[in-house]
Parts: sequence; structure tokens; C-alpha cells
Amino acid sequence: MNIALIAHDKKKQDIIHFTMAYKHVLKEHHLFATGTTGKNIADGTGLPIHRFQSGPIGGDQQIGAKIANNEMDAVIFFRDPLTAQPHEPDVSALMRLCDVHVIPLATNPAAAEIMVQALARGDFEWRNNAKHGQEGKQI
Ligand SMILES: O=C(CO)COP(=O)(O)O
Repeated sequence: MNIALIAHDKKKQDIIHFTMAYKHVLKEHHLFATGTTGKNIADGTGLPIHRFQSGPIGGDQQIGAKIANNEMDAVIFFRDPLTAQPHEPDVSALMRLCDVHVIPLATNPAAAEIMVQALARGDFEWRNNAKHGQEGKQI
């Protein structure tokens, strides 16, 4: 599965701890991230991860494009709900696209834990059907 990992600055430590704890699951998947989050995760865990631009300069939109193209299977996005973000429209657009394309989105560690455990159980196999069944179709 293709999994996007994103964290706002005050949540970066949380996502490093999370990816360390679930490295054994995440290493079986293709990982993508916004720039700084990706660097922190790669440095902290050694996991290979494709890094897009940093969020405020377009990384959220690049991940959104992958979602729109049905190329992302899950998004883990540790948002900071207590700090205004200069690129709030991009953040909202990314989450909106998850809902448009029915892509699982976890916005905090409790939800992400459930998501990763489901991933380990094979509960995301329906995404393979969604990818092969919907190619080129409008929704
Ligand atoms: O701002 C972000 C998500 O909206 C995250 O971007 P960085 O991973 O580059 O810090």
C-alpha cells in the first residue's frame, strides 16, 4: 500500500515515535511524506520514504494529487489543531480529497494506531479492488 505520513511542527515528535513503534508494519509498504516530516522519519527510523516538497510550499498539494489519481491508499496526518497554519487551505484541500476519494485518513495517533493495526491484518486489501476497478472512471 502507498501510505502518506505528514505532521505539523508541534506533532513531529509524535510521528517519529509512532513510526518507530510501527516500523515493523510500515516497512512492508511504500511510504511518502511532506518534506520535513519525511526527513525526520527517515533520520529517526531509517525507513525509506519518498519526500515531496515541504507542506507550506506545496507538499500537501502534491500528496493531494496522488489521492486524486487514486495512487494513495491511506493518509496519516498528525495535525496541530491549536496553531494557525499559513497553508491552511492546502491542509483542508488534502483532507477534503481524502473524503472525495474515500481514502482512510487518521489525524491523530489514536486513529493512526487503529489504522496501522488494520493494515497489518490485511484489512486494506479492498484498496487493490478500488484501484483496479475504478481506473479511469469518474466518480
Ligand atoms: O505542513 C505540513 C503539513 O500541512 C507538513 O510539512 P513538513 O513535513 O514539510 O513540515
